[in-house]
Amino acid sequence: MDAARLVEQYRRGDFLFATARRTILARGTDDEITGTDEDALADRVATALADRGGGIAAGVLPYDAATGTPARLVVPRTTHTAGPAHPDVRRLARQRIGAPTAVRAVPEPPIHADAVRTAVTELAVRDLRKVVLARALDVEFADEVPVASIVRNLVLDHRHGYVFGAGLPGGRTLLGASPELLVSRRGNRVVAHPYAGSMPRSADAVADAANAEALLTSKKDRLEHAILTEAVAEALRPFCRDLDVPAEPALERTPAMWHLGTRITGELADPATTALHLASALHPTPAICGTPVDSARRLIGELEPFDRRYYAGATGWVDADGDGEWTVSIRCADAGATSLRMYAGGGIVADSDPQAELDETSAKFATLARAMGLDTGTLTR
Ligand SMILES: C=C(O[C@@H]1C=C(C(=O)O)C=C[C@H]1O)C(=O)O
Repeated sequence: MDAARLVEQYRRGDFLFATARRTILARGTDDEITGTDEDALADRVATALADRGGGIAAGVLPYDAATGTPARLVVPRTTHTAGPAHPDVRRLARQRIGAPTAVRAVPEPPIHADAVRTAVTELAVRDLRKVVLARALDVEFADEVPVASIVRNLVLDHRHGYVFGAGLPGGRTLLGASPELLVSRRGNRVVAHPYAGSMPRSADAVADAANAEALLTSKKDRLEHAILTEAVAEALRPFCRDLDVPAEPALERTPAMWHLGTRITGELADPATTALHLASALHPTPAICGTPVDSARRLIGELEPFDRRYYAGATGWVDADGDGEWTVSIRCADAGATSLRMYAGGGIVADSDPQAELDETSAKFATLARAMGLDTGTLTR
């Protein structure tokens, strides 16, 4: 089956993972492995796949398992893999999404700006280098959330990056288009591609180029990025020999955002370390949490008026050889029967500006909003 057919066949409850390298559609449940101890879970998954002598396990890690939100991996009944969705997928029609009946910001935008202001103060008080604060938009529909249609539009919009639809406990779905590779493992080759530092894209080419240039030369964004790269390299080092960490970040683009990214590569030291072991060792990176992790997590818990659940977790798959790919679960929404919650966050460092941070989250919402045919402009400011 070609990639476009897989995307077309995706429906709520399946696992779809569409990247520049491959498209995976997994359906049904032969085995479900859940738990709040992610390292133990990685061992259980490796054992389950070894016992079967093949196959994959696919699913999600939460932002913080300690809050009781479990990691959930499924050994599917059927798995189909094809090449990249683009350009095949261009033959599929874009789906029309009915207008929502209500959209509500959580918290209200000025409250988020206040939280950023507080975070900047608390960074100094608590000796934190960086913390990532998020906000949410609750979207309600008259009928069932058209999960498969939104996912299809996300695939159409994203030739690069990681588009996913993954089943969550309770029949919910995590869907999104993340630009960021938490980690991949293929044989003994390990890759992580952390992103931090953001500017919105612009429809005006001159303004767009100016934003990119401003990002590349922004001291604040460079610092945010350096904190992240350092932490990811440090977390990978015990598992790798020959870790290559480029000294300078590169400019990366999505349809909605400019980012700074650093592609870190290494050679795996122990073949028993699976992609899922690596993901659980790396998570949560300062791309979505902060440094140091424990106090960043505490501050996030104090300032955000919701539980992140699967936002800012990881989504991906691992196979019986230990190979796999895990993306950071951002630019995503957690969908129930007739409503969904979308999330967007940004890294705060000592000289972050509350209004700029608010604008950054608004720009990040555009990824999902576009796929939903939604104009969030007036709601997000
Ligand atoms: C936290 C999010 O994005 C992350 C934060 C970034 C930043 O602060 O510059 C950039 C990319 C992502 O790693 C999000 O989109 O919700």
